[in-house]
Amino acid sequence: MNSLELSVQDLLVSGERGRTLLTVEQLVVHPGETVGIRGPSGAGKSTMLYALAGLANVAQGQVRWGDAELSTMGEEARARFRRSSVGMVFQDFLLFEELDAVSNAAIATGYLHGSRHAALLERAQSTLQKLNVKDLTQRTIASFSGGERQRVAIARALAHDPAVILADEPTASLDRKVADQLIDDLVALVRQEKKTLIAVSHDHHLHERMDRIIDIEDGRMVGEVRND
Ligand SMILES: Nc1ncnc2c1ncn2[C@@H]1O[C@H](COP(=O)(O)OP(=O)(O)OP(=O)(O)O)[C@@H](O)[C@H]1O
Repeated sequence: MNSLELSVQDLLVSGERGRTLLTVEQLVVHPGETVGIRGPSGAGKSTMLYALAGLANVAQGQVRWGDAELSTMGEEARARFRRSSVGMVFQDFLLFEELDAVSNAAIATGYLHGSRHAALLERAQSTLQKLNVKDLTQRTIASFSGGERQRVAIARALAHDPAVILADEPTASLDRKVADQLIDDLVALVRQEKKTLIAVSHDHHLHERMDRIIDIEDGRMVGEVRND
């Protein structure tokens, strides 16, 4: 599935006790675009990713992916949408130390329908290979480096062939060389597979490689720039 346009309109995300965490007047992201999100710490960048994933409390406005209007869908429908269309790469990886790379990347076999298991396993393996992860099954990821773990986390996000990848600080805590290689590989992979990538980051090397960069400040999307 590769054709989900994102349309956000008059969005207001609120947190506990009704505090406004984020407002976005309007944002359209075309299928296959790569978008960086930047801004100071605490500005609302992760909140934006959660809202796009249907994981935030949308108090007002719309978040629409193709025909799926997340703000009017119930929790179960949003979870189904994520399972079919969204791959998430979180800041702290959320991998299982005691499992090997393939088992981590194919972890969705634990909750997806059995008819999807073979394809998922195959994609998990081939994506790990494309991302140059060695030792797919020979050892648990407990002994993997930060860069290798992030690659496994990316392969996991891609394993169910989602149209959209949402990544939170994918290069955080990696040294420059490893981070640059990861950016190259991630961008090559999403472009090759025509996925939409939306990545929160403080890393200007990452932003330089995106089609567009969105600026969030003080709980508000304040503008965007396009890379040529
Ligand atoms: N559910 C919530 N209820 C109340 N406040 C929240 C909630 N979730 C996040 N916040 C607050 O909203 C603000 C924005 O948080 P967010 O994690 O989106 O920032 P960020 O821009 O991603 O920051 P960083 O770059 O430091 O990760 C922070 O002040 C955070 O403490």
